[in-house]
Amino acid sequence: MEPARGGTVTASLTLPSPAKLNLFLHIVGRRPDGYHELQTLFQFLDFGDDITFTLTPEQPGIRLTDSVSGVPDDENLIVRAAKALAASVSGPLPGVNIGVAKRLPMGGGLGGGSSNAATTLLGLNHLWQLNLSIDELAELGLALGADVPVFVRGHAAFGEGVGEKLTPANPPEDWFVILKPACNINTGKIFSEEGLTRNTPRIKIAPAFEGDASRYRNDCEDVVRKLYPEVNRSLEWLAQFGPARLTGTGACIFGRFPTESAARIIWESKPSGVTGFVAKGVNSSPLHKKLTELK
Ligand SMILES: C[C@](O)(CO)[C@H](O)COP(=O)(O)OP(=O)(O)OC[C@H]1O[C@@H](n2ccc(N)nc2=O)[C@H](O)[C@@H]1O
Ligand SMILES: Nc1ncnc2c1ncn2[C@@H]1O[C@H](COP(=O)(O)OP(=O)(O)OP(=O)(O)O)[C@@H](O)[C@H]1O
Repeated sequence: MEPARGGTVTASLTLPSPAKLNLFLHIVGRRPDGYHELQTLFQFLDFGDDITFTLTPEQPGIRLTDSVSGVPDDENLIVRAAKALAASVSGPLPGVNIGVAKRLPMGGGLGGGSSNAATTLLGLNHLWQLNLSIDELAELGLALGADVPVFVRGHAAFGEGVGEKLTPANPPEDWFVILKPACNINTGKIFSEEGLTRNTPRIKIAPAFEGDASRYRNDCEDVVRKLYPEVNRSLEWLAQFGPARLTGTGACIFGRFPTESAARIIWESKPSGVTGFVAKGVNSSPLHKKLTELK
């Protein structure tokens, strides 16, 4: 039997699992399998969950030490990503305990579950010393969710297809106020709404779109505003201070500010009952920064 891998790297590792924003989200068509074709601009936030991986060479298997409320462990994207990675290689692997400090709201349009999957793929590729390429990890990730590849690749990007065809982009790294209205939105429900705009003309992806916030639009916004008055109210409130948009299919919304202090002034005055946070938009993922420091 081959010796188990993973003997020579640090046995415990905590890695960031950042949020993403869809700075714009256009729905340009529908594939024969019913999935919607998008054009979107992804940027990361310097804010998210933390995931800790601890190798347990004496105890094989993949164990989640912090369950995520409402998500059975077997369905958790962290566990699914770890299993998919293990299944893609041959030979025995050391066991691993995985803990998650969850800060990102679920079903918020911030891609928390997809980001957790990507952090797990990259984190265990490192700890298990598998040396899979980023392309291989992105392909494994796509089978887990359309938003996983951008988190695996780690650079802000224009996304096409269902979000997996990525062209690196460099939108301005501004500050954002993110508000989470008090409702949860199911992505599948929004994509199945009859009134959803599905025929936005394709734009030619070009750097001119990166910084031009006046062109940013989210095609899910009208439907979500109608179905969720909480989102409508929060968008109206935030729009008083500048352009405010939905990310993904919601429920989170964001407003862009040039400085942290400008964002914090608005954050301090937010209506009661609305949660959220202030964060900086970043074009390099905090996950990749941390992994580079380890090399
Ligand atoms: C809205 C975005 O966050 C934009 O970045 C993503 O496209 C969401 O992608 P995702 O997390 O992979 O979406 P899921 O939660 O797996 O999708 C749930 C359901 O939404 C529908 N869906 C999702 C993505 C897409 N491009 N077209 C769709 O029609 C499908 O019916 C799918 O079964
Ligand atoms: N580790 C995880 N963290 C969060 N959600 C998870 C996780 N694993 C599975 N899920 C499931 O995935 C669903 C979507 O979670 P996620 O946080 O990615 O939503 P989202 O922010 O709306 O993402 P998107 O922008 O991709 O639509 C959750 O409602 C939950 O049922």
